Amino acid sequence: MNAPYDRVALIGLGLIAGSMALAMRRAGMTAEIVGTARSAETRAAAERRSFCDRVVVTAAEAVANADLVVLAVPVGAMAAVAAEIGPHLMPGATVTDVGSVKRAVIDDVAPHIPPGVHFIPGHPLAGTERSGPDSGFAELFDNRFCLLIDEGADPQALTRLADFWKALGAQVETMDADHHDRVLAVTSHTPHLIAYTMVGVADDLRRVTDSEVIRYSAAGFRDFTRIAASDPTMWRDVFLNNREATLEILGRFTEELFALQRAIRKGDGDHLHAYFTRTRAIRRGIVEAGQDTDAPDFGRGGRS
Ligand SMILES: NC(=O)c1ccc[n+]([C@@H]2O[C@H](COP(=O)([O-])OP(=O)(O)OC[C@H]3O[C@@H](n4cnc5c(N)ncnc54)[C@H](O)[C@@H]3O)[C@@H](O)[C@H]2O)c1
Ligand SMILES: O=C(O)C(=O)C[C@]1(C(=O)O)C=C[C@@H](O)C=C1
Repeated sequence: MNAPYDRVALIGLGLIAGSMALAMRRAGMTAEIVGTARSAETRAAAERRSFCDRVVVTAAEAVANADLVVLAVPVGAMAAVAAEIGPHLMPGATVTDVGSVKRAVIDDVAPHIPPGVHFIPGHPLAGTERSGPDSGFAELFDNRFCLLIDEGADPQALTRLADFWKALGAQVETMDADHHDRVLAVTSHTPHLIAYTMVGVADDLRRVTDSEVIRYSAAGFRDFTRIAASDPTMWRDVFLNNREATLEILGRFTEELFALQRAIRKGDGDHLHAYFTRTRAIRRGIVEAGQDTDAPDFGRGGRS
């Protein structure tokens, strides 16, 4: 296939950047991939996996003559990276990012993007609890959404970036940054906080139950432990940068939790049954719409 870009600079060489490079290779893109990471250790690991054509020491060096620049660092590090690369960006280039929060990243990055360079923020809705250059894999984005922020975007640059993500396996949708942050607060950020909390509670109980919580953990709790193993820096930055939307959803969550707590205390089985029936319908709707590729037969007349 034709490479939509000639030189792609990856700033940060962790799970997402590594997976992007591997997916670019799988798609047969001929673009030169130049990568950089903050630590010598990460750069050495990326060299070992050889998913970049070149690994360089500074971000300024990496973006030279790149027509696509991908910021794949934690959300809290975006401002400093943007300030470093701003003066070195090629006119006509596109800068994008993969951060899990969008409004704060725009506020931090946009002031450093010179006129004549396109800035189109993005967010692939795909990941795992693992991080670092050894965790990437080419299939990560297959059939996953990649959300691009279209506020003020140049239509041609937007189409070009969308084509790039489609070649990596993703389904592309556009939306504005505030909407993105509200949706992700519900679907990703608050659920992560709940998982972190549940595992923290279990760890406290472990001292009382002599490790039985871990030993006899059932599937639901194991899923929580996977999520709660996610990178602490990444998730600290998510919550500090999507504060308002996350706090709003947490408020609603707490109200619902109190209502369920009351129903349990009062023995109100009708309330519990009606609630769980409603949530089961939501799950089935997701599966029937083909949006959970991990559960091929769930809800389609198979398990319930
Ligand atoms: N992990 C996920 O599930 C996931 C999914 C979608 C989007 N994201 C977003 O993608 C971005 C990267 O996440 P990841 O999972 O690839 O992380 P990662 O920890 O695997 O990789 C991050 C990279 O950034 C570098 N880095 C860290 N701090 C830095 C700093 N202060 N300055 C410069 N470089 C720094 C690290 O060396 C590493 O190379 C984050 O913004 C995250 O919110 C993550
Ligand atoms: O599967 C996981 O490990 C994830 O949590 C991935 C996940 C998500 O919440 O879905 C996490 C953060 C991202 O910004 C995008 C994807």
